[in-house]
Amino acid sequence: MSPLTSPAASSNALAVPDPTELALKRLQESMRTLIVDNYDSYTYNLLHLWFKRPHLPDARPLDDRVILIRNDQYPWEIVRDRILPFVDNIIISPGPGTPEIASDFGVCANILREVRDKPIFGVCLGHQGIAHIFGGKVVKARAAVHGQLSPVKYKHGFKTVSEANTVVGKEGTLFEGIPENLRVVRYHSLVADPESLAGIDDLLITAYAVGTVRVRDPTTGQFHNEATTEIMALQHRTLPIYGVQFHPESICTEYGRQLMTNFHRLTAEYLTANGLVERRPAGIPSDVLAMSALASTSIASPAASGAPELRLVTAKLPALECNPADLTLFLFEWLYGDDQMGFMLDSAKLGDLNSTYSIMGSGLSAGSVTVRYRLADNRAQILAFDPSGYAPAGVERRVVHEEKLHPDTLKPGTTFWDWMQTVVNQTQADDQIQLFDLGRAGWLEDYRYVDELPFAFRGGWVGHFTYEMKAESLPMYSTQSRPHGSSGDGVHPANNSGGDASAELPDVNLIFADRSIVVRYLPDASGAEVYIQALVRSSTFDSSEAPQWFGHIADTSDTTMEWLGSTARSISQALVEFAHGGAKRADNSDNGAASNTQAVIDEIADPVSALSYAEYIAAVEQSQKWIREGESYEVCLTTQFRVDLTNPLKAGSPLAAASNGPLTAEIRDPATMRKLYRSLRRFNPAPYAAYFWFGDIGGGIAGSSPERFLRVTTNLNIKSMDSELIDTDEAIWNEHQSIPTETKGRRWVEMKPIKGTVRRPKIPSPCPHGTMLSPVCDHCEARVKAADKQLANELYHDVKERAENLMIVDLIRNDLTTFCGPNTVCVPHLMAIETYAHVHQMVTTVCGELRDEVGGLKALDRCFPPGSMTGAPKLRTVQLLEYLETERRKGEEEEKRVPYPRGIYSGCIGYISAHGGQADWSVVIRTVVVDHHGKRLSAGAGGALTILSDPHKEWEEVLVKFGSVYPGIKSYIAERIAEQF
Ligand SMILES: C=C(O[C@@H]1C=C(C(=O)O)C=C[C@H]1O)C(=O)O
Ligand SMILES: NC(=O)CC[C@H](N)C(=O)O
Repeated sequence: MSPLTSPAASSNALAVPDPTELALKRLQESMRTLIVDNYDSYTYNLLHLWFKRPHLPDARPLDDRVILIRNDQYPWEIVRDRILPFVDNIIISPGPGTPEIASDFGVCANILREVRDKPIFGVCLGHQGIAHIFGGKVVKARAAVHGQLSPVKYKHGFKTVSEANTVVGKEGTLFEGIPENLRVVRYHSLVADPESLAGIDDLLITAYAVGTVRVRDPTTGQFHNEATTEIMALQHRTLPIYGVQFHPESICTEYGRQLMTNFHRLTAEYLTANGLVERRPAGIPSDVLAMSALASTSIASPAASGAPELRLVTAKLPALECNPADLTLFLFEWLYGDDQMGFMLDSAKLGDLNSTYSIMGSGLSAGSVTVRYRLADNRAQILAFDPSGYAPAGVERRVVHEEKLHPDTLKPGTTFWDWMQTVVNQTQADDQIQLFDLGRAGWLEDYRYVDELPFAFRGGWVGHFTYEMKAESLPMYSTQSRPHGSSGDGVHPANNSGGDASAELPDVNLIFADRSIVVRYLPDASGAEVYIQALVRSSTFDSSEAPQWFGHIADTSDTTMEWLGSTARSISQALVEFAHGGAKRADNSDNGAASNTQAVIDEIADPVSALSYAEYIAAVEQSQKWIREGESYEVCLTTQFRVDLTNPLKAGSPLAAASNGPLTAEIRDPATMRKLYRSLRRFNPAPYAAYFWFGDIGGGIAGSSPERFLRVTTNLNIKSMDSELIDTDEAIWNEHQSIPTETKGRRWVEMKPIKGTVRRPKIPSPCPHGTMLSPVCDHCEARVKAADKQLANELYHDVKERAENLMIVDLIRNDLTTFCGPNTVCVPHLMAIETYAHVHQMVTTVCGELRDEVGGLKALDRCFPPGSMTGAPKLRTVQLLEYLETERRKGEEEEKRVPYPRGIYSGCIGYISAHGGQADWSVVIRTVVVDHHGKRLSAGAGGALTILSDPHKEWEEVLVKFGSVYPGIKSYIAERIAEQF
C-alpha cells in the first residue's frame, strides 16, 4: 500500500508570493464557516475536512472559526440575525429524508432561499436542497447507492458542450486541480431529477457519475452491475452556490480535501471581488460561538478537585509457563468462584491481538462501591458495604448515596454519563505505583516505585452500559420528532420491561474495583504473570473535601497490606495446584458431565426469538423500503433469543415425564452461573469474554464478544492482524498520510468496528480418507484450507460488505471528531480481515487523539451506542429501529406492538482505569444475559443491512451469530438437566 500524496499539498505552494495570492491565502486561513447539520452521522467529517485544509496551520486554535448548528436548533430569524453576519460561507450537511420535507431540512431551506451574499456548499441532502429550492425535483435515483464508489466525470453532461467548457475544469471552479474520474463515495437514494432541471436556467449540472454500481433486484434477488449516470454536482449560474451529491468527507473519496480547499478559495475570491473583505467583522463574538453545537458537545466534565486521593499498590508474582487463558479461569474460580458479585474481563481467545490480559475481582471487597443507574426512574445510586446485612445472603450492600438526575442531552452536566465522569474524576490514583516483586511463596518483601505497568488497568470502574443508555448520549434523542408518527404508543423501550423493573439488570452497573487481580499474558501467550492490585487511600486524605460516599472507597494501607499478603499466598498455592493439573481436573469434570448430557441435548426446547423468522424478513424489507426513501443508509437490525430456564425442555419431552419433579436450569447462584460461563467459553472463546454475577438481583452476564468498541490509551500501538489469507490490493484512502508516528504519552482513542462476517469451513475429522494415525488426509486439509482462503478473499472484495464497513467507519470518524483534536482522527487499518475460530471478520481501526479536557468516559458517551450496532445516520436509524424491534404487549392483541429493550446486548462492557482515563470497552454481542431472577436467559443477534441485502441471508446471518453462543447455552442446560437424574 503506498501512501497517496495529496495533490492539494503541493498545488497551493506558492513559488513567488504575489500580493493578491497572499491576500487570498490570508483570507482562507481566517475563513469563518457555518456548518448546518441535518442530523447526519457524517457532519463532523465535514468539519474534519475543514480542519484538514492545507491552509490551516495546525498549531492555531480553530474552533473559533466554525459554528456548527443542527437544522432545527434555532429559529431562522436567530440564525439569520445572530449567526450569519459573522460567517463567510456556509456548508449544508448530508442527512436522512428529503429536502422536500420541511422538518428534514430545517433552516437549510431558508438559507438557500434567502442568503445571497455568502458562498454555500451543499453536500448530498444539501445538494439535493439546492435543486429543490431553485425549482427542481428530488426523486428516487435509478439505484440507491450506499457506501459504493463511482468515478466522476465533470467535463461532461452539461446542457450544452460549449456551456461546459466555459465553466468547468477551469480555474475558479469547485473542481479546480482535480483530475477526471476521481472516485467518490455515495450514500444516497434520491437525486436531483435532470428532467426537472432542464427548464431551470439558473442551475448548471457540473458533474455526473459514470461506471457501474452494484444493484440488487428485490423481486428476483439477483445482483447485477448497473450503469449509473446520476447527477453528481450542481452549480448556480450566477450565485456562489455549489452542490455535490457524493460525500467529499468520506474516508474513501478522493480529493475531498481539495474540494474543501477549492470552496474556501472560491469564497475568498468572491469576498474580494465583491468588496466584502473590508466589511468582515473582526471575528466571531464569544456569545455567538457559544451557540455552536461545538461549544456544548465539547464541554468536558469538571476535572477532579484537588490532588488524587488514591495510590495503587501492586504485588507481582514470578512469570509462570502455562496456558494463560486456562490460568485465568482457574484463578477466577479459585478466588471468586462463589462470590456474589464476582466479575471477570476475560481475554479468553489466545493468539488474538486484543487478548493480552484478564482482570478479575469482586464488588464485595470492603472498599469497593457499586454504581447503579436505571433509566426508568433516573436514579443514580452508590451502594456500599452494609454491616447490618439485610441484603440477600453474602451481598451486604446498601445505598449510601442516591441522586435523581434530570437528564437533558443538550445541557452539559445533567446526564448520567456526566454524573459518572465526575465520580470517575474523584476516584483517581496518582502517578506512582508501589510495586512488590514476590517470590514463588508469595511473601511481601521489598518494594519499589514505578510509574508504569505492562497493562492499562490500575484498579478502577468495571461494568456495563445497556443499549438504552443511548437516551442520554444521543443529542436530541428524546425530543427530535419521530419520522413516522409516534413510536409504539409512546412507550420507550427502556420502560418496557414487562412490568417488573427489578427483574431486569440495571442500565448501568459499575463496580469500583479497589482490589483486583490481573493476569498478564506473556507476549507469545507462552505463560503469564499474576498481579495483585489494590488502591489505597492516601494518609493525607481529607474527608471534609470529598463527597460523603467517598468514605466507603478503598482501604487504608494496613488492611490492604494484610489482604495483599493473604491473597499472594492463596494465589501461590493456586499456582502450585494449577501446575499439577488442577485446571485439567476441573475441565474433565465438565467433559464428564457433557458425555451423559448428549442424550438431553435433543430434548431442549428451541429458544424463542422476539422477532419470528417471518417478522424478521418483514422488518428487513421495511428497513429497505425506508432506505429506498432516503430515511437511512444502513440499518443494524437485531432480534433477541430467549430461553425460559424454568422450563427448558420441549413440550411433552419424555425426560420430563421420567423425572420426579420439574426439571429446571435456573441460575440462582454463582456456581450455576459459572457453569453457564464455562460452557460458553469452551464453545466460543473470545478476546472480550466477560463474566458478571449480581447476587442481589439474581442475574448475570456471560459474554464472548469478539469486538472492541473503544479504547482510551496512552500507549497506542498501531499493529494489525491482517490475515495471511488475504491477497490485498492497493488500497487508497485519503487520510492515509496522517497516521501518528509518535503517540507516547498522549491519550488516544481507538475503535475497531467489525462489519462483514463469514463462517469458516471446518476440516472434517476424520476425513473420508483418514487413518487412525492421521485422521485428516493432506488432500482434504489442503482443500478446506483453500476454501477457507477463498472465503476470506471473497469477504475482503465483497462490494456489499465493504460498503457496510465503510459506512460505519465514516460514522465512527464522525463520532471521534466530536471530541478529538482537530486533524487527529485517522484510519490506520481499513477493512482488515481478522480470522477467528469460527468466522472471518472485516475489521477497521479508527484512532483519534483525545482533547486534553475530555474525560475517558466522555469519549464513550460521545460514541454511544456503538455505530456498528445502529447503522447510519445514527439518530434517525435508532428511531426507525424502535418501530422494527417490537413485540406484542402482554395480554393485548397483535396490533399493539411495543419496542422491547435490547438491554446489555448492543451496549458495552469494560473498564475505566483509575489512572489517566485509560479505558477499554467491548461491543456487547455474542453474549448471554441472565435476568428475571435467574429464570430467563437471553442473547441478541443481528446484522447490518443495506439496500443490497437479501432478507433471507440476513436471517441466516442472525442464526450464524446466535450459533456462536447457542451450543454453549445448550450444553449448559443439558448438563443441568442431567444432574437432576
Ligand atoms: C449485530 C451483531 O453484530 C454486529 C454486526 C456485524 C455485521 O453486520 O456483520 C458484525 C459484528 C457486530 O458489529 C451481532 O453479533 O448480533
Ligand atoms: N447522504 C445524504 O445526504 C442522503 C440524502 C437523502 N436522504 C438520500 O438518501 O438521497
